[in-house]
Amino acid sequence: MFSTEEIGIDLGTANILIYSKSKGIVLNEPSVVAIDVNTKQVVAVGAEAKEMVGKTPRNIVPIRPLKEGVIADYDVTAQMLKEFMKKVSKKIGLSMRKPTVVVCTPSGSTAVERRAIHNAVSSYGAKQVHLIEEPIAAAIGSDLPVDEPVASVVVDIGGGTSEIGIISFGGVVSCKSVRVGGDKLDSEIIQFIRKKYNILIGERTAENIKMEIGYAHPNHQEATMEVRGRDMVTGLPKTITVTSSEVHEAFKESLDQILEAIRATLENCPPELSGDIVDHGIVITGGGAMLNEIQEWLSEEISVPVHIAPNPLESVAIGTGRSLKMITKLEKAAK
Ligand SMILES: Nc1ncnc2c1ncn2[C@@H]1O[C@H](COP(=O)(O)OP(=O)(O)OP(=O)(O)O)[C@@H](O)[C@H]1O
Repeated sequence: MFSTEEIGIDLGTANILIYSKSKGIVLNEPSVVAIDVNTKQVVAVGAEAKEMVGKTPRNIVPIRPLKEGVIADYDVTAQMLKEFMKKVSKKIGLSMRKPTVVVCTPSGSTAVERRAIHNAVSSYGAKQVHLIEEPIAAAIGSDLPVDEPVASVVVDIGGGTSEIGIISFGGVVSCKSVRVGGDKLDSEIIQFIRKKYNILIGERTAENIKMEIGYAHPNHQEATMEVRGRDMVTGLPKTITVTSSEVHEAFKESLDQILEAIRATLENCPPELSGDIVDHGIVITGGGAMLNEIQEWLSEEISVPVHIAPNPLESVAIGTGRSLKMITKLEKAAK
């Protein structure tokens, strides 16, 4: 039933992953495109384009066409998808013309945004395009029993959005999407360092700081990191030492927003399903699940067991690909 021309796409704000059931993950690249503004030509996509962020001549502009989990620039997204499909087509050695594609969309996306995603994928020449909600894809990819009458709770903390979904019997019982994710944490770090030290740092530096000394738990073992940026007074490069408590202070409010969304979703859970949540807990996935001590912090805050998905960065793509065999049932449940 499943041919290799059926693929799943996790069209993420930070990363795009393409999954084929027979080959697994066949593409995993940052959602970045470098465009020559004079010729409007795509110069590079993915990892190559990300390398260019903050370092290119003025006519080459790196663009992230997806912001906060939705398509901000339709044309560039379509071009980026075409380039990635071309890469995949070469890599897995078969024609990707007319594939059946399942794309996952954030649960908070509007009908217009969904249509834009649908059109961008169709414009490549897909035979059929199905859209599936991100919490369901994340739950399938995290090995949760989505089509059983048991509540599964999945929290997907991505680059642009965090999605919390309670899933039972193949459908979303309750969900919430907040436009706060890893990117917001990065920008909070940039702002904090600019305010406190008068130093300007770039997005990639902020992301490295978050990964290395960003802790979700306020009471963690203190760590420090040397950070280089530009002194806003002298205009010269400068090195400072940043502590993990400072980083926590910088993004604490954003983490609290994610926590509030989780609490609100759990409060909306039908009472019959609450027992399942107490027994099985919740699963966190998405890149944000890899933030230091997020498991410890969340389990203390919500008093239910918290588990990290086996492959947080890949679970949505894997779930999207695996959903192909149950797509009709899922689409019925979504109606
Ligand atoms: N070790 C880590 N610690 C903290 N954050 C991390 C780590 N690794 C990746 N991230 C963050 O995870 C985010 C990307 O996650 P992911 O690939 O799941 O997002 P996405 O699916 O592209 O976004 P969205 O779901 O919003 O469309 C980035 O903000 C990245 O900085």
